[in-house]
Amino acid sequence: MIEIDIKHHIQTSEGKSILDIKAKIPENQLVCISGKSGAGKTTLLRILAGLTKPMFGQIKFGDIIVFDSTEKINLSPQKRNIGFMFQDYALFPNLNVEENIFFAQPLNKEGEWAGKLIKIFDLEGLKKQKIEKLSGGQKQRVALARVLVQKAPILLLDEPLSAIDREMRIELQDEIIKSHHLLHSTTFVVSHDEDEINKMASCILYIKNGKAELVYIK
Ligand SMILES: Nc1ncnc2c1ncn2[C@@H]1O[C@H](COP(=O)(O)OP(=O)(O)OP(=O)(O)O)[C@@H](O)[C@H]1O
Repeated sequence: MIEIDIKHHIQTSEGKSILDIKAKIPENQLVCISGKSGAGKTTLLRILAGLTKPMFGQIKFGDIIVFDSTEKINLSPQKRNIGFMFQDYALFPNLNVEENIFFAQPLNKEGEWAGKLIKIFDLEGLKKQKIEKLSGGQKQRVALARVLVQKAPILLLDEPLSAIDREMRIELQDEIIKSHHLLHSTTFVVSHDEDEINKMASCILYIKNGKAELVYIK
């Protein structure tokens, strides 16, 4: 179970506002986070990742308290056992595609899963290419492969397919669903695409006026 109970100030187009999120999400869900632009979707993912510190509250991943404002607990992203992908991708510009993906692979693991992801994401012909020479969609595919290779129990994906063309997007939606089931992860995906949400989500976390509502759809 992931338990979120936080409050955080955000600056919206209408002025200052409070993100007041309470949600209990059972394990192995594929949660799509939905809400209009500026609602706080990315902010919530960054809070879960440990990249943004909320003003108050508590977050638990299973039995582990990753954030507690009263107890002054705030685990670093590295200690949260998560995989995340934000819209800046944070790829290593000096490494090539293959090195970026292999670098993220847990130590002592065979390269099989990484090799499989390189195939699935149609990156074989680009393996030796430097990141700076890739298109936006290619970078996004590398970033997504690099998250999945980590086999983390919690995945945080901020619009992971937004730069990818429709045909490949549909294929990669299937791949996200497959690896979600294979890895038994709890996966959070921010998406604006209603078809994508309906296809992928087992539940939807709607963010509206600073509050969250969890709706199960499967
Ligand atoms: N570092 C920050 N400090 C203060 N306010 C911020 C910060 N980052 C974003 N905000 C504000 O918080 C609000 C929520 O932003 P956020 O990026 O989480 O929205 P979003 O739902 O992901 O939007 P979009 O769908 O457009 O990506 C916005 O009004 C934004 O201006």
